[in-house]
Amino acid sequence: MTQSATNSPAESRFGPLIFAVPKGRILDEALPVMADAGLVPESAFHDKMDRSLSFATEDGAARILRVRAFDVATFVAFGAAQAGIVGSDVIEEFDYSELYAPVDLGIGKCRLSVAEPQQPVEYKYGNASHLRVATKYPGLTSRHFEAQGIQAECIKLNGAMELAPSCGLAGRIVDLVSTGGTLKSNGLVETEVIMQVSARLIVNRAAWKTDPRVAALVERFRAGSEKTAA
Ligand SMILES: Nc1ncnc2c1ncn2[C@@H]1O[C@H](COP(=O)(O)OP(=O)(O)OP(=O)(O)O)[C@@H](O)[C@H]1O
Ligand SMILES: O=P(O)(O)OC[C@H]1O[C@H](OP(=O)(O)OP(=O)(O)O)[C@H](O)[C@@H]1O
Repeated sequence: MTQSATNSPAESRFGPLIFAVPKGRILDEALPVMADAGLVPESAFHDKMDRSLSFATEDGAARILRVRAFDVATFVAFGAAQAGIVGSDVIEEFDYSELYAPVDLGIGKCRLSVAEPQQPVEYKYGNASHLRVATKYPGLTSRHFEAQGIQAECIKLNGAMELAPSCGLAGRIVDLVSTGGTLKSNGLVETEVIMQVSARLIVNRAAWKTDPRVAALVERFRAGSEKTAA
């Protein structure tokens, strides 16, 4: 692995800057944005046979952690990483007070929506004021329905939510939608949009205040996103 030849004063004081990225679908879009901000992972990061989860950057100035999308927010909120990239869906689901999302990166665009079967199905549960909803986002889902005076019983799934209605697990789902192809292929229709989603740079609040490298990183990401938007 690449090692830093000399430590900067901030690195000696704080240790290496730790940046967390999701291993899933945002990653391909995130890598060029990170490169613009000076974060280029060492070549082992791209080696599918390599089972490491932590990688040096090419210049040795930072480490990049590759974790599950939801865990990026947790690592950063608890200060295990100073910064990272994650979808606004995940940020809103957790609502961690220690997490700031200062830059919208304009990637990973989709929406979080409610969907139900195209053909009405008879369910043995649920009525107008009590719904059962399958979702990876119980926090956002409960809050959404609560705002409408509806009590939603959330069944937490980690994927393949679209199967829930046809299997009788739940009458509706709350999931991410982009092209709408997955809903259509599974006989579902989108009925409400809860929020528009895009990936954000996130930083730990305390690290942003105390570690000058974090503020500098935010400025580099901000400059990159303004360049892309122009
Ligand atoms: N269809 C989509 N189009 C665009 N962006 C999406 C889409 N689906 C998900 N995303 C964004 O990508 C993020 C990660 O999505 P996904 O659930 O596929 O990740 P993952 O890293 O495979 O997660 P996990 O490992 O927890 O299953 C989401 O939080 C969302 O912000
Ligand atoms: O509207 P579409 O363009 O069809 O995209 C929507 C699908 O994308 C996401 O799943 P993903 O492919 O990331 O797989 P997952 O179920 O493992 O999260 C999401 O959970 C939907 O299933």
